[in-house]
Amino acid sequence: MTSLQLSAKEEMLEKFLDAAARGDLSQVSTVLSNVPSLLNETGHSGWTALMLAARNGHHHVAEKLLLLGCDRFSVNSSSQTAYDIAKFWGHRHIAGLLGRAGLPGVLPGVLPGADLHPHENYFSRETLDRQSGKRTDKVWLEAKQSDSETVYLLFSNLSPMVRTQQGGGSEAQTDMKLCRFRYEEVKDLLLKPSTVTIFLGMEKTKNPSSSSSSEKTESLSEPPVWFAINTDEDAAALLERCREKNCSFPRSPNRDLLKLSEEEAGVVAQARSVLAWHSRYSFCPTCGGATKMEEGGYKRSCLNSGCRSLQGVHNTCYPRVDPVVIMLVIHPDGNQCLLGRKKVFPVGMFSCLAGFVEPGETLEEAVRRETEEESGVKVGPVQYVSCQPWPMPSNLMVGCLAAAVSTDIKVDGNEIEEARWFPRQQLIDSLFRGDRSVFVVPPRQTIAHQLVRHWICMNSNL
Ligand SMILES: NC(=O)C1=CN([C@@H]2O[C@H](COP(=O)(O)OP(=O)(O)OC[C@H]3O[C@@H](n4cnc5c(N)ncnc54)[C@H](O)[C@@H]3O)[C@@H](O)[C@H]2O)C=CC1
Ligand SMILES: [Mg+2]
Ligand SMILES: [Mg+2]
Ligand SMILES: [Mg+2]
Ligand SMILES: [Zn+2]
Repeated sequence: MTSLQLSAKEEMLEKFLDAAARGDLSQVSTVLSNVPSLLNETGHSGWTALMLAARNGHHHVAEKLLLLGCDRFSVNSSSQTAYDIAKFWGHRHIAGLLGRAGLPGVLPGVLPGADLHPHENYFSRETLDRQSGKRTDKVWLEAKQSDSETVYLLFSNLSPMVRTQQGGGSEAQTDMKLCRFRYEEVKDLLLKPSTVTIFLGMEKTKNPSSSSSSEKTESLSEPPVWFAINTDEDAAALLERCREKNCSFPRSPNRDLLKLSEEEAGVVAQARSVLAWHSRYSFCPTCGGATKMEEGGYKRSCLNSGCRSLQGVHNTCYPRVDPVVIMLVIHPDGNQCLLGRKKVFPVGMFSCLAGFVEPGETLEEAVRRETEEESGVKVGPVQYVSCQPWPMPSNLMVGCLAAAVSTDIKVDGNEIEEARWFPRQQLIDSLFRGDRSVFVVPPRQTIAHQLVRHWICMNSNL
């Protein structure tokens, strides 16, 4: 290319970028139809046309550029995407456009997991109204157990019965749904002493009651309630009870339960943790005596009348939850974060560091201690982001951002085999562009993934 041709192209590029910055859609379209290669080019400022349209709030230009397949993930010299820029300058309609789960026929969304609400994590959706006040109402609970509208979920070895279906897309995508049973189909199981039955709650009403219905019909038309039962019956025989095909009890909860919808995952988080508690606490932790289940499955009481656990309130009688801190540690330069590898991780996977909170410790202290134990990096300020119930068996993952005050890495070599500082750009490539060449982050259903995504989407450089 001669210098004359080069400068002609440069001139064309600056004209194109200027049109995008001014919101001149017709000029943007004309230039691109003549020179399509300009679509993702950057000018003197290092900004693309999409970034300039995002900066100046030109929704129609951004939309056109996206329809033409422009790269929405490219970043300027401050590692900002067009999405970051739109968000910073308050152009929410453009940020929404760039964050959406994909325009027809265009790229996937910049924000995977857009089916989650902001700050909501997988396993955390409260699909049912827990109605905890009803747990002590034995008469009501018994009546609901035999109600024909009641929904039962069946668990074997703490795994729910599910139906799997191949999804429609070209890439075989598995769609997993909980199998739902009626009273008549499980009433023999309910009578067995080894069966554990938990009251989960009542379906939430979509339209709050219409004023015309009388009190009587309102109580008659109460939404269905749900129970979960865990049984030690033979799993193959249990599967035969189901009217549907392709049913199973998934073997690997860590992996398989992530295929449920957000709604069903929330119910499973509740059911599995409570059932797991019963399976581990069959005897009284205080005296070793036999216990009985009460309050719809939310309490176990010792049958030994002399037991100390019957005097006052004892946490051993109630389902346990173990808090775990999980942290994305940010480098003092603000542009890298610390991820580590456990030996058991699949090849190439790096994730946030995490650890159980110890007795007498604050969340902040647990973040500092676990980070230093596992990586040798010292942490200063800690900020809470969001949390996630993790029913394997009953953790509450408390997600935090943590500011590092040192940078040398020295892994413990026991729990963590490798830890590294990853630049923001590498995370963008891995998360949003599907680039698996350097490393992979855990799937979107994990809070580890959501913390990384949260940090990427923050305007850390503005
Ligand atoms: N949803 C997500 O994104 C993630 C979830 N997790 C979950 O968090 C849990 C804790 O993370 P780790 O790094 O393993 O913790 P960790 O760094 O504290 O080490 C685990 C070890 O701590 C000990 N420990 C102390 N208290 C314990 C308790 N209450 N229960 C069991 N073990 C206890 C055990 O020896 C265990 O092997 C994991 O087991 C995993 O299920 C971990 C990372 C990501
Ligand atoms: Mg750990
Ligand atoms: Mg640890
Ligand atoms: Mg620990
Ligand atoms: Zn006892």
